[in-house]
Amino acid sequence: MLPFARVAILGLGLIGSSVARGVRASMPSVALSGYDADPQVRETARAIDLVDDVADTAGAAVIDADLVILCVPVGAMGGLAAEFADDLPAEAIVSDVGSCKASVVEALTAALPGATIVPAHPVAGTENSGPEAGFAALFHKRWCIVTPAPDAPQVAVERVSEFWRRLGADVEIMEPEHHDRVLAVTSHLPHLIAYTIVGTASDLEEVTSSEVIKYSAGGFRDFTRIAASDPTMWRDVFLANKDAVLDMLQRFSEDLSELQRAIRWGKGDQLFETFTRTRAVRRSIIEQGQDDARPDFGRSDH
Ligand SMILES: NC(=O)C1=CN([C@@H]2O[C@H](COP(=O)(O)OP(=O)(O)OC[C@H]3O[C@@H](n4cnc5c(N)ncnc54)[C@H](O)[C@@H]3O)[C@@H](O)[C@H]2O)C=CC1
Ligand SMILES: O=C(O)C(=O)Cc1ccc(O)cc1
Repeated sequence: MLPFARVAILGLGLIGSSVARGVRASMPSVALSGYDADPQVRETARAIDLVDDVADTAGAAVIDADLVILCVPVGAMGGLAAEFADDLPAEAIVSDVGSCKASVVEALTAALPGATIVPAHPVAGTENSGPEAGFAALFHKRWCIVTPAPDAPQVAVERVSEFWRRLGADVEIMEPEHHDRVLAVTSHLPHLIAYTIVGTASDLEEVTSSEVIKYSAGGFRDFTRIAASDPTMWRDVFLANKDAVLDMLQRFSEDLSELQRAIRWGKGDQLFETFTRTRAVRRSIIEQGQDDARPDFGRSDH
């Protein structure tokens, strides 16, 4: 049996539109409604027939949904929830896809007292944004971390988990705070580093920007892809996951200083040892089949 019959997607960008396409592909009998604050996004969603009904308000989109998924920047979650609170059916489950969880659980719980809230984070995405950037296979073989509020009924957690499994994801349950520490080091800090290094390279006065583009080797190119990610989304992630990010950044700075000293004092063995250890991390990611670079990664119906 399908976990839900009527799904409302609020925020029709990369992730919202990927969820919509995934539902159409794997659960075609589900009725889909959608809403986005941006009228142009709503217009595009209608033009490409993304969902069955694009509503002009959040309340109208959720009015008869049994699952409501918020797919907006994490800083916008609480305000959006307050917009539709009066129209939310009593039996509906509310979820989201935000990249950090503790602040989102708090914001949704405050805006929707008494509602069943089961937040989730599909650990899958790209540097692109908007309703035309999404694709159904985005979540295939990727993790989706479900972080239920302490009082969420087990049956609701299981229905949300089954929804993500049907979109192709592998589901893991985690405490929101633990999620935020793990993702601070595996996702948030890497984005901060990418934003920094691309900024540093483009500010160098003795290197012209055309040289940076012309001679960018693979490593720098990978950073520019990540540094092209949506500024609103990432501003919100860093503000919302401040404590965990600052803690990981502190550890990173210490480790970077150690490498800096090793270079200064010609400690080749130390550099070699560190690089050997990190190479092993890459190999175990590939062995676990979690590598974006595998040939079929999400492009089949892009
Ligand atoms: N981009 C990525 O790779 C991933 C993003 N996420 C999370 O998914 C969420 C959405 O991100 P994307 O889809 O990438 O962003 P996006 O920028 O492609 O789409 C966000 C959409 O939300 C709309 N929006 C913003 N504020 C709103 C509001 N108050 N009410 C209604 N609509 C509103 C925007 O108009 C936009 O169309 C974020 O919380 C992000 O942290 C999770 C996994 C991966
Ligand atoms: O494009 C990339 O490399 C990503 O890392 C995508 C991504 C961005 C944010 C998330 O919360 C999860 C995945």
